[in-house]
Amino acid sequence: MLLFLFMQNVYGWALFGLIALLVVHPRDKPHTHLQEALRLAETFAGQSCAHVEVGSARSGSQTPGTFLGSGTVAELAQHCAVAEPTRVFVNATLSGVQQRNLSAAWGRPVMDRVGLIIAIFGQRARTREARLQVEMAALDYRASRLVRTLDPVTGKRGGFGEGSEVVSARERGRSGSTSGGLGGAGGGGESELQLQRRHLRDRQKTLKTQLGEVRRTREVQRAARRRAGKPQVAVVGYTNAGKSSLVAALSRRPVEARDRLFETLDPTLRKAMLPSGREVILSDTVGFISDLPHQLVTAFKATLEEVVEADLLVHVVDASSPALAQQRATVLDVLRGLGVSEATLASRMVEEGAAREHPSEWGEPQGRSRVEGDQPAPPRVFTSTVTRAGLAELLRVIDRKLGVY
Ligand SMILES: Nc1nc2c(ncn2[C@@H]2O[C@H](COP(=O)(O)OP(=O)(O)OP(=O)(O)O)[C@@H](O)[C@H]2O)c(=O)[nH]1
Ligand SMILES: [Mg+2]
Repeated sequence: MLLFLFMQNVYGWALFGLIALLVVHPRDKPHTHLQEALRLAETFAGQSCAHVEVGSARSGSQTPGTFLGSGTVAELAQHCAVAEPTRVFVNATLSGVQQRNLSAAWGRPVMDRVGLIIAIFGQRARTREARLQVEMAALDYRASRLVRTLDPVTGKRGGFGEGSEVVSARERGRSGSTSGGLGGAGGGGESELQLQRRHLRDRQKTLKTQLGEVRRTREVQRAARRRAGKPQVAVVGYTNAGKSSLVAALSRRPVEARDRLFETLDPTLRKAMLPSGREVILSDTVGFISDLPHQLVTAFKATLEEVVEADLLVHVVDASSPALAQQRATVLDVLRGLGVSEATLASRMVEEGAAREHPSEWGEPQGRSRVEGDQPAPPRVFTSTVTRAGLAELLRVIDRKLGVY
């Protein structure tokens, strides 16, 4: 039996026709990952989602074509037939072929983790900059899996719909050699494919130009702020850690903060006054998440440059989160991936616990060992945006840090 437990809710929700997304969670991931998968799913679906935990994806039963073992795939097909979710979200990174095969087996679109995160970003994007960046990431994702499809029922060539737009490298090689390109034997689908690819490439090119302009504009604005002698402090952290709440509390101006993942996509700049009388620019920005799709990191270059170019980083950590250590390490890894040096992480960062009034849960510094050499760990301040505890101290620490270099 490869399928385990937790079919709770599935039938109940189905009765009311409320299931949008069934979450399939490989059991080898720690429990906190399941909670995060559910939050991602609910963020996307806008309602609570049923979930199923399945046998370890690393177990011997796993097959490369479907990611999950054949018994699990068959059982989930039965569950899908009863519960009728609109879509299935597999909390893992699937190859295009796996996504297509699972989608055919379950008779509905299948999303993987990367696809779901990009889709959530798509729902959230409001400004032109965010929309351009999300579209770029989505195109990148699609381009990597855009191929001829066969309708699983009729066997005819289908379109390029979600979760089914894939062909294996083997199929690609075969069709390439038999069709000999456009119009050759069996080449009709290939020419359609090539057309799709060209459309994608053209759109990517246009987007790249437009995003280049966005980046240049941001660069010019940053330079102007720098000339005005205003240090830039970037507030970074895991998604939903409390970044926007902190920026709002420090600047005493409202910033949209909600208990939702990826609420903020665009950098929001706010002024704050330090105890020394110096004014700083705080930038609130997109949150990070483990397995942050590289397509998003690349596409959000313009936005993330606000972080890389900042004079000081304030790392907001949700001190009440059970996954605190993993979230903290993820943020540091993403920052490293963006090109932030170890020296910067050690000397130009302040860690801030959005304490949710449970400061004791933060525990000992987790990241010290990851910092190379004898770099000191960043100063750490506990705050609460609810009681405003620690905010004055945080401003003092920022002041001190900015005065040091
Ligand atoms: N109790 C308490 N709740 C907080 C604190 N800081 C933030 N929150 C809550 O945490 C939730 C997320 O806050 P946000 O400020 O939107 O978090 P964020 O990091 O900007 O989230 P994204 O933009 O989605 O990445 C909200 O419901 C806040 O009210 C705090 O210090 N104490
Ligand atoms: Mg936010």
